[in-house]
Amino acid sequence: MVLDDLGSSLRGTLDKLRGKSRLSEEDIEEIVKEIQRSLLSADVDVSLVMELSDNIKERALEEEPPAGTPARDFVLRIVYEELVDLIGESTDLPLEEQTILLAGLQGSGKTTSAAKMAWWFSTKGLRPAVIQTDTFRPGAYDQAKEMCERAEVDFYGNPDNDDPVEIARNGLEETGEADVHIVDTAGRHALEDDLIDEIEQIEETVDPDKSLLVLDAAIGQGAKDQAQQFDESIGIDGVVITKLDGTAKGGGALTAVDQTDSSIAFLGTGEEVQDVERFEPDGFISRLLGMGDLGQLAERVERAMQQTDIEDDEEWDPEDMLTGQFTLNDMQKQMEAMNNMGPLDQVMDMIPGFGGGIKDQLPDDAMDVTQERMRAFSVIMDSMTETEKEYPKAIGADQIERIARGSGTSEEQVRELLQQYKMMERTIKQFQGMGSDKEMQRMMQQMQQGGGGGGGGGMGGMGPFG
Ligand SMILES: Nc1nc2c(ncn2[C@@H]2O[C@H](COP(=O)(O)OP(=O)(O)OP(=O)(O)O)[C@@H](O)[C@H]2O)c(=O)[nH]1
Repeated sequence: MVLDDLGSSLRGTLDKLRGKSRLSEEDIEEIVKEIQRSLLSADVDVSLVMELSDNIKERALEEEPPAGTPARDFVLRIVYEELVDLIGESTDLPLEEQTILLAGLQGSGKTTSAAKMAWWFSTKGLRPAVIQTDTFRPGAYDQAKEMCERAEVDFYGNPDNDDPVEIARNGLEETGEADVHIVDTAGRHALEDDLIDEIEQIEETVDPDKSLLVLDAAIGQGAKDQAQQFDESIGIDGVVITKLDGTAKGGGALTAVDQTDSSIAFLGTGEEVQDVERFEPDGFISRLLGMGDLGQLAERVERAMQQTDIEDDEEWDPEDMLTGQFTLNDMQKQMEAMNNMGPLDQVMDMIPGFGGGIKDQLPDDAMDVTQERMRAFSVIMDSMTETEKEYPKAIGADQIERIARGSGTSEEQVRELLQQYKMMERTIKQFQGMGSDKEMQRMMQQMQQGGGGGGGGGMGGMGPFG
């Protein structure tokens, strides 16, 4: 993930400050060096890195920490605010009628992002349409059409026409009923003149409200030139960073945002249409620093609930799980829901306190919710009595033998299920305790009081801790 290294190395450095009430100049030097090292190795432009680290240093040295604030919290707040300031606000995209033009080099993820964004707008109650003008890459038409079908959004393209400008014009007319028009364009290996000519003509024809540059998170220093040229020809309002699920460093994309004086609009985190997030700087930086992102988490949970249909299950209330007893029935529902939420690694990063700390301490398979395991578990559970499912702790050796026989599985598999239950129960307990995590609460309060500093005033999306 973008700047992942910054998150973990910074957390390590900050942890060394635990228990300290004052920062020495050496402490600050060390933190600033760590930040510089991480950002530079993530391909962030040198001048940007210097600017950021100078600001952090200056503030940490000059500002007086509020009375009683531990040094770690104080410096964390400064780093948080400066990072939010560097990355800036999210690209303004009101939920209303609009035309969005996507630009970018070949393979950056434009077609995929067009369908993902359309899906995202559809979840907000709008009617989006994707217009595919890529006549350059064979297969672009089919790919876009198929993805739009999966996203259940309107689509226009014409494989028999090789004039992208005409396709764009016809597309706008043909999809007149849609509110949000997303125009996908062709890419090239490099910024050739014909690509620039073509996109300028399309831009003139569709007159977009927003032009977004799609960048692969793996792009390094080349991002700067690319961003500049696209900006000069069509004007870039925002950036979509794709493939953040990979090992990409992402720093180049941040440099492009700075170069075009724009902002980040969306993040792509996988190959499926649902693998998209609207960029929210507060949550993004919080996640980066291991402080969780409750806004994104809530959205994913809501989506997963809809897919799992647990809202319709009158017998099961997820709230119970967070407040009271955690049963095997809860575990089964929980596994289904989690499976729908997306990769657990990403989900855990959004939970305050899980990101850097607890998650790393969990055994690798603590939350392994693959379909296969789920199927095996539900077969085993079918052979249990209701009482056993409600009080799994009372299941002894005799019952294990009976359940294994009844379900046609082995005793070892039944034990594995009970083991999994125990691990999940422990995790849920930690989650239950989170609302009263004193340190977390205090830190959040301080961040909110802190305000100022160009950070957009604290943790907007972290409601429960306010
Ligand atoms: N893992 C991952 N893969 C992605 C993501 N976004 C796009 N891809 C993949 O990247 C490849 C290129 O994506 P496209 O959407 O075809 O790129 P494009 O910019 O439209 O390419 P051209 O039409 O050739 O200009 C495809 O294999 C996508 O599945 C992402 O967020 N994560």
